[in-house]
Order: sequence, then C-alpha cells, then structure tokens
Amino acid sequence: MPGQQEYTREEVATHNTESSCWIIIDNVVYDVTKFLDLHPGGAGVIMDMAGKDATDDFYNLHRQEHLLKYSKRLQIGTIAGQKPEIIVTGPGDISKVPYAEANYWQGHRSTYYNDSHKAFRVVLRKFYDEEIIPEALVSEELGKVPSPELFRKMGDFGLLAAAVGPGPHLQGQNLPGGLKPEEMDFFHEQIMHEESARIGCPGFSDGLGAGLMIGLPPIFNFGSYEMQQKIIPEVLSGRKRICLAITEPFAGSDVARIKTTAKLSPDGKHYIVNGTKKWITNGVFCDYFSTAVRTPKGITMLLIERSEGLETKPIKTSYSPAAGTSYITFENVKVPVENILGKEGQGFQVIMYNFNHERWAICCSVIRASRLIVEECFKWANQRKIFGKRLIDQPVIRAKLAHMIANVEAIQNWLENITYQMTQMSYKEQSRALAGPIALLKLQCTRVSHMVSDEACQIFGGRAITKTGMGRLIEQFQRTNKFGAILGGSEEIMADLGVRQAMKDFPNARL
Ligand code: HEM
Repeated sequence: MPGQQEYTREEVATHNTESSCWIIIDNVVYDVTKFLDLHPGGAGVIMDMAGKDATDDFYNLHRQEHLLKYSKRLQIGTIAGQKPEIIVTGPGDISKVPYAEANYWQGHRSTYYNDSHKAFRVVLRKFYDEEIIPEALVSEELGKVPSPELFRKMGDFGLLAAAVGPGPHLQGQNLPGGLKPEEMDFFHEQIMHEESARIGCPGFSDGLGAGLMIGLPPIFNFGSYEMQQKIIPEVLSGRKRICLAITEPFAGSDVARIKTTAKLSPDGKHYIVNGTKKWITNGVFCDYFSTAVRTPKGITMLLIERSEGLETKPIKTSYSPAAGTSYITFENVKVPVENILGKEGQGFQVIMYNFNHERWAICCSVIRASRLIVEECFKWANQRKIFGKRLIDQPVIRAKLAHMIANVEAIQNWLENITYQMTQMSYKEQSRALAGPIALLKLQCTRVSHMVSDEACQIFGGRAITKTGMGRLIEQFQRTNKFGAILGGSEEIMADLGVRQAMKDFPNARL
C-alpha cells in the first residue's frame, strides 16, 4: 500500500522538481507532482516548498478540510519514526479545543445532563457530520435548497421529530438513537438545535428545520384530530414540508396589522384567501403553510395547502438561498373550513403559543453558532504566525478571546438553567414564568453574537471578508448573526418584554 510506505526526510528532500514534487505536512508525505497544475493557489507556491516540510505554511493558508479532501489521492506514506502531531477531527468527534464545546461534553460535571443526553449527542453529531455537512457545504455555495432525499433521510433517522421537541405529538415517532418519545426532554431538543448550528451553514440549517419547528406546533396544538393524523406523520417523515406564514410587507412584529384576508365562500365550505406574506422561511419548497389571516372575527390561523392561486418566490437575503426564504401571494386560494387552527378570531393565541419555545430554540442555535466562532478564533490564533509570533502570543488577541469566551460561557449557563426550568414546569407555568427570562436571554445571546462576530473579524483580518478559505465561517457569521436579533422578536421587543414581564410580579418594594 503506497499510503503506508515510510520515508526519511532526506529521501523526501530529493523529490524537489516539477517532475517529482513531494511535500511533508505533519508526518505525512504527499506526492503533489500531478496536482501542481490543478492547485488553486498555483504551482509556484508549492514548488517553493518542494521536498520540504510545509506544515506551518500549509496551515497558514488552508483549512484542514482541503487536506482531507485530497489526501487519499496525494498521500504516499509517512515519515519514519514520526507520529502525527496535528489532530484530525473525525465524524462525530467532540472537539478538544478549550471552550469549543459546553464544558460537560469536555468532561466537566453537570446536574443537567445524563447518559441519554450524551448518547443522543453522539448519534446526532455523527449524522450531521456524515449525512448533512457534505450536502450543506455544496448547497450553501450553489444556493440550492435541501434535497427531498435529505429530508427523507432525516425523517427516517428521527431528526425532524426531534426538532419539534418533546410532547404527546411524538407518540409513535421514531427518534435518533432509539430514544423513546416519552424520554425526550428539552435538553435533548437543546442538543438537537446546537448540533444543527454547529455545522456552520445557518442558511442550510434553517432550510432543514426552521419552518417545521414553528409551522408544525399550531397543527399539533390546535389542529383537528383528522388534520393531525394526516399532517404530523407526513411532515415528520420528511415526505412533506411545512412552514409558518405570519409576517407580511405590512406587518412584522406588529402582527395585529396583517392584511391577508379569508372570506367564507357562499356555500360556507371554504375560506377564500387573498393577500401576501413576506420573509417566510422554507416557503419556497413547502407543501403546507400555517398562515395568519384576517376574518370578520379578527386574526385567525389556517392550514393552507399549496394549491391553485398560491405562489412562492424566493427572497434574496444575506444568508444563503438554502433557507428557502420566500414572498408568498394568495389569489383566491380555496381553503376548506376544517383547516382552521383553533377558533376563528383567536389566531393571536395560536401564534403566541409557541413563541417562547421558538425564542428559546433561537438561543440554543445562536449560542452554539457563537461558540463555533470562538473555536475558529482559538485555532487560528494558535496557528497563524505574524511578526515572528503566533497571534495568541499577542496580549491584545488573548484579551479578545477572553471577552468572547466569558460571554459565550455566561449565556450557555443561563440557557441550561432555563432549559432545566422548562423540564420542570407545565406549559402554562413556562408561559408565565419564563417568557421574560427567555426574551432577555435571547437579547443577550444576539448581543454576544454581535460582539463575537466583530472580534472574530478583527482576529481573522482579510480572511474574515473572504467567502472561501480560512475565514469562511467568520465571513458567513458576519452576514448571518443579525438573523437571530430580528427573527422571533427583535432585540428591542425582547428587552421591553423582559422588563414588562418582570413588572408583573413586582412587589410593593421601596428603596
Ligand atoms: C496537499 C497539498 C495541498 C493541497 C491539497 C492544497 C489545496 C488548496 C486549495 C483547495 C486551495 C483553495 C483554498 C480556498 O479557496 O479556500 C489552495 C489555495 C492555496 N494554496 Fe494550497 N494546497 C496544498 C499545498 C500548498 C502548499 C504547500 C502551499 C505553499 C506553501 C500552498 C499555497 C496555497 C496558496 C498561496 C493558496 C491561495 C490561498 C488564498 O487564496 O489565500 N498550497 N490550496
């Protein structure tokens, strides 16, 4: 086997010409002769390193994924007597970089997590690494929405069911790693959102689950029995897709201003829906739309199936088209009256019902996405050499990292506390006691992500504004971190809600 052959450094040094060009990276010998003309950075830069150890130069310019992609083709052996020094992360692995994972996963104690959570993370991470990341990277680049095959794979694996969280709606559902539906709790769900954010493709991740996570709860909380029997299995198996359609060109946070109307047909059997919706995540490829409309009795929620008169167009956003963000027009769309969700005129209650859960899920994602950026910065600061030193040897860079780490750790710990409260409280109690804390946590999460993005940009320099290469995740994070600060309630609304909720319980206290 050529890949297992051992060489001395002296032997490698003799292969320093264009007709035989070898290089060493870590303890591995690569024959890059045939690759010279294919190398995106040009042949000359590799020729400068021909026959030499190119480890530092390679890692100054490339992500490890490039090496892994080509290693099978180019690797011819290893250096005799030398063991690998650089860690190669495999599918499902937990990172060993400090603060790259919440501390429990790196061996600390926790009162929150148990073996079931641990096992759940292992199977999820492996699935994300092996099944989702390869398609995510290509789709993000090409601007493609997730394939129907991937949805089906996720459905079969139980990932779509895990994305909507614990509850009676999971009865009979298959969950990842054989987790029993009655054993699933909010920590499992937190892990699911974290693993999705960890892949570093926020447009694609939202393409896979954002519509479902907010579009299906109105069905299982307010839909008729018949509707639930049909829609839940279709959607959780990945055969059909659903999203939530509330916001309009006329109404964002001010839901009460929506203009889309639903009028009863003369025979009373259908609602006839007319209007528009904007910023609807996943709308481009969805089959079902949990939609807010205006009827004579007020705001009402309807389940609308893609049908004649319903058109979806992609909206170009600052993240990738993989999220399927859409503008929707309804022109005389006929919706059976049985498709009502809850009662006529009580749509606001349906909309509000899942808000805390949605905001909490956004917190899980934002924290994990920020943590990924901390990991990137920590690695980069250790490998990048400038002015004869590593970046990490500069106090100003250590100060930036300290600030990022301290903030991410603080919000992680607050999140875990809130998740724990959710596992202990009824839904009613959660709505009363946690709406304020979740709103404030979301505010804090997006403030931290803003700071993390800014500091990461300074640490990565020009690479942070380059879509491919070393700083690709930083560039992507800068474009997308504002989503969390707007979706599910803007920072301003979160701040106000948090304090107003606290005022509800304010005692008659004086200074
Ligand atoms: C197994 C060996 C190598 C492989 C598989 C490889 C692969 C690649 C790939 C895929 C890119 C494009 C990266 C991107 O757009 O993000 C690239 C760029 C580049 N490579 Fe390599 N490379 C190898 C060795 C080297 C060596 C030894 C050098 C010289 C020290 C080098 C210098 C460069 C440079 C200067 C660029 C352009 C970087 C930039 O745009 O900032 N490469 N290489």
